Order: sequence, then structure tokens, then C-alpha cells
Amino acid sequence: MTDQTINETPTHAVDITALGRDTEQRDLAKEEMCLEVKDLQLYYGEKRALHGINMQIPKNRVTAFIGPSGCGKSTLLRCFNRMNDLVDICRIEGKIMLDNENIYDRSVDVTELRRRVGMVFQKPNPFPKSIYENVAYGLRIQGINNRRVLDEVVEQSLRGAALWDEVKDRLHDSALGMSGGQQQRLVIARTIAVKPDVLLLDEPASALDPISTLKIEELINELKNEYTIVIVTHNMQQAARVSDYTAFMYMGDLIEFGDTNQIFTNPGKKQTEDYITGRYG
Ligand SMILES: Nc1ncnc2c1ncn2[C@@H]1O[C@H](COP(=O)(O)OP(=O)(O)OP(=O)(O)O)[C@@H](O)[C@H]1O
Repeated sequence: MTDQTINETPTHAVDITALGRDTEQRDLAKEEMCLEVKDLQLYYGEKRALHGINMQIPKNRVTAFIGPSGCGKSTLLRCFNRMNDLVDICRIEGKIMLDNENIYDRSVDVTELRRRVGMVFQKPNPFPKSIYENVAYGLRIQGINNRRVLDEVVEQSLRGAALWDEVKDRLHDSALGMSGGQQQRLVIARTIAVKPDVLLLDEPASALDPISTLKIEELINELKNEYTIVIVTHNMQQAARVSDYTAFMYMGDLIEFGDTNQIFTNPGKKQTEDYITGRYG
């Protein structure tokens, strides 16, 4: 090997082989799909933030969106439950199909869409209510007030969010007295209580300490058995730890999308390689 070829060998910022991941490569073409993005363009006023995105999100898998700050990861994530509708200057062209229905069709009930496609944000946002009422909230909104039903859903959801054992003796205490990591798992419990199909996680652990982060990552691994998960993360190590598929975005374009092992060890595009080897971003 010459000096030059040594220099060209990328020093991967993430040593994916050290993470104990299953090294088998998944094949997107063999997956059952949950969401399909077709020619999606998004404008904030005159500025185009997404440039014709086409992609399919596989069912019951974890898909990570990575890329430098401002490349459009959160914008794309927010398209999946129409959170961008809340931004006045935002305009969208193209389609996102969920179970063969375009979620941007006029006939779509956006409240029902947001039940099916739940979202968890960077900063835990529990309501100033008890732990129990936080989880029961979505059901109460649907008019479900039967105590036995609520008790069951609250317990199931807290178990699903790996929180039950920590809070079962203080369900009626305020959620605001919990630690940040517990609050984030409570928000996840509140989201899964209404039985969504998809969980959108926007930097869900970036405000948390390392131990709470680990718990959220373990939880993501459990939750994918029941939900399709899409996660935005700044942290490439985290993307490599938790995701099955990775999408690399750059300046409003989807540059590359594929099996996480492949993206981190053998990316197909130079821009992806530059990013994952820490050359920019
Ligand atoms: N509400 C908004 N109004 C106007 N422009 C916006 C709005 N939200 C995002 N943008 C712009 O759209 C582009 C994409 O932003 P977005 O937050 O989706 O990127 P990101 O990849 O998630 O970045 P980060 O990692 O920093 O959160 C950026 O240029 C940003 O300034």
C-alpha cells in the first residue's frame, strides 16, 4: 500500500463493527413499506428546504435521518404527521402515502393522522398533570373515561415505555417531578397509549444524560417490534447504534438511503463518506 492509498482509506468516525450490531445487511427491496414519499418539495416562503425527496420507510424498522445542521432532517420528519401545516409560510408539493392514502389529501383527518403518526420532541414535554393523566390524555380526548379501560392502557403503555416499575407506586404524582429521562419515556408512553402505527422521534435523547440516553436507545430497540420508527439524530454513533436503515441528507436533498451497516462501512456516495468520516458537518 502506498502512502497515498493509506491516506485515502477513510477513518470512519463511527466504528460500526465495535457496536455489536448484527452485521447482516438488510435489503430494502424485501421490506414491507409503511410510508412512501413521492417527489416531495417543501418551501418556507421563497426558500426551498426539501428538493424533491423520494423514499420509502420500511415497516417495523428504525430509520435514522442524519446530515449536517439545516439539511432538512426535522423538516422532512415533520412532514410525516403534517406538523408543518402549523407553519404559515410552509408550502408542500408531492405526496406521502401511508397505507396507500396520500396524507396530504384534503379528505384526511389531521387529528387522526397525528394519532397514527405520533411524535416525540427533543425536549420532554409532559403536561402539568399526574403521571397517570399524562398517559390517559389521548384516550380521554377520544371520550374514553372508563376507569378499568384507562387503568389497563396506562399500565400497558408505561410498561411499553419501560417506565412502569419506576412509577407504579406514584401514578398520581405530578409528571413534572420526574427526571428528564423519565419524562421522555412518559411522553413515549403517552404517544403509544393511542396505538399509533409510526413513531417520529426528533432528537429524542439530545437533552438527556448518557444513562437516560442508553435507556431511550434500548427502548427504541424494543418498540420497533410494534411500531415503525423514524429518528432524527445529530449523533452518528446513535444512528449507528439504533437504526436498521440510514438516510443521509445534505442541503435539502436525500443523498443516500440504505442499510445502516452499508452506509457506515461502504457508502455509495462521496458526500455520505465525507460526512460519516467527519470531514464536514
Ligand atoms: N419554521 C421555519 N421557517 C423558515 N425556515 C425554516 C423553518 N424551519 C426550518 N427552516 C429552514 O429549513 C432548513 C432545514 O431546517 P431543518 O430544521 O429541517 O434542518 P435540520 O437538518 O433538522 O437541522 P438541525 O439538525 O439543525 O435541527 C434550514 O435552512 C432552516 O433554517
